[in-house]
Amino acid sequence: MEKLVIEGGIPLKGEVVIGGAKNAAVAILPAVILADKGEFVIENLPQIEDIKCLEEILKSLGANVEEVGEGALKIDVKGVKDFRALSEEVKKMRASYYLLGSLLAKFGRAEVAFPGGCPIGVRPIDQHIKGFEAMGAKVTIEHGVIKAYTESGLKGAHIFLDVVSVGATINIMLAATKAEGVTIIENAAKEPHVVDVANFLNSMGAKIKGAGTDVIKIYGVKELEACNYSVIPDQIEAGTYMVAAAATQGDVVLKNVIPKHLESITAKLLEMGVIVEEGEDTVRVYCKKRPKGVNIKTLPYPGFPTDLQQPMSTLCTIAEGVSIINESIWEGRFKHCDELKRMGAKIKVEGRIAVIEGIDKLSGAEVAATDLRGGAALVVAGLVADGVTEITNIRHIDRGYEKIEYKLQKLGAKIKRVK
Ligand SMILES: CC(=O)N[C@H]1[C@@H](OP(=O)(O)OP(=O)(O)OC[C@H]2O[C@@H](n3ccc(=O)[nH]c3=O)[C@H](O)[C@@H]2O)O[C@H](CO)[C@@H](O)[C@@H]1O
Ligand SMILES: C=C(OP(=O)(O)O)C(=O)O
Repeated sequence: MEKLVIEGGIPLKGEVVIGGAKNAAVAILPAVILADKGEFVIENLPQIEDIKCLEEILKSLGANVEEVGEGALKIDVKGVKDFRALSEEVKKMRASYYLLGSLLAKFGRAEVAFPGGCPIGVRPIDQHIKGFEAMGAKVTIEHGVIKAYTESGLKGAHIFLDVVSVGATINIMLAATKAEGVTIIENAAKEPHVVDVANFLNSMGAKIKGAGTDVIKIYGVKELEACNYSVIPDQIEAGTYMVAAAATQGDVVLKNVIPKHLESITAKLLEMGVIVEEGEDTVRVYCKKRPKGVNIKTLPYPGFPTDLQQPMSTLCTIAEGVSIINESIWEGRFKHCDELKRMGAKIKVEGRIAVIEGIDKLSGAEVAATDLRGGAALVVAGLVADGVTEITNIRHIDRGYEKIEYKLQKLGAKIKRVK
């Protein structure tokens, strides 16, 4: 089993290039199945385990997938004949649920094993199912497999989501691209990755309007074709490096970012006394003194993203004063706090609230990543702690951060991966 070993206490300095957005890419790869002709070239894919998993899944369904450069894939889906995705890879990741929308739209039926993903709370898919059913599909769950079936094809429908769900919004969008008539999603998620997936589908010939607002209209089309596309930069990877720069009182320039997508993070860091300078596609973060504690409530976009709550909580552990974090999306997203406490952090968690009393210094310890962003929170903790931190269970981190140790080494950190 691999682990990350970090000698802390070094301010991060230099430039880091941010990769493609995990949560856009993991929807775009299942979406390729929808193409009726042509060959895709998709660039700026993050080099992470979730993408490797999806490559394997696409191949097992019959697609031809070829690496054509760093983070670039050429994909031909004319060999995809199977509507069943039941492999182990499907169960390893969350976003495999997007195969439901794609396969259902393509074949009128889909059988997909229950997805995995981060253990951050109950992760229902009732809103996805509600959407498919409204479009005329019959959905059952049997022996850990979600089965969706339609006899006479999907029909456009008016769907009001009960909760703002990224997954349900994208999955319904995928299913609706080729449905007969118009589908309207109300109370849709507005995250940058939702917009990116809509842009990708439109590049294939879909007619999707309103992505980025809370009403999305999808006008069904008969045919879709492959396209060339470049995935947007990862808002959450960028936010993690911003937090790491602030925590280590460093000076880091992030390249290949969309500053607009980072606004809620930038605002919180500014509130803490960190300096953030936006360029056109860069952000510089530096900090010369101890940041101040803040209150954070996670919310759907454009609110503060839940996926950055955990790295941000590490910054709060060493900030001046008390911080209160309200995690409104996932009820189980404070598991990493027990690990931070092993490093001396003063955190009290009650339900969805964490009260963090800032201390001068964390101290290095042996800790285990509980989930993807919880793992990133521990990496940030290791970078600032006194002494050595060893992080195990790093498969979680590898699901969503590309070359994390190389990127941090380039910024001056003493971090290595050991067996
Ligand atoms: C692969 C991917 O993109 N993962 C992201 C996606 O997860 P995911 O798509 O699973 O998250 P959702 O946006 O669907 O979930 C948001 C909230 O809605 C609830 N809910 C969701 C679906 C449903 O059918 N019923 C229901 O009640 C969930 O319990 C949660 O409280 O968005 C989350 C919220 O930004 C992020 O933390 C994840 O990183
Ligand atoms: C929770 C996350 O991922 P997933 O939904 O893929 O588990 C995340 O990216 O923070």
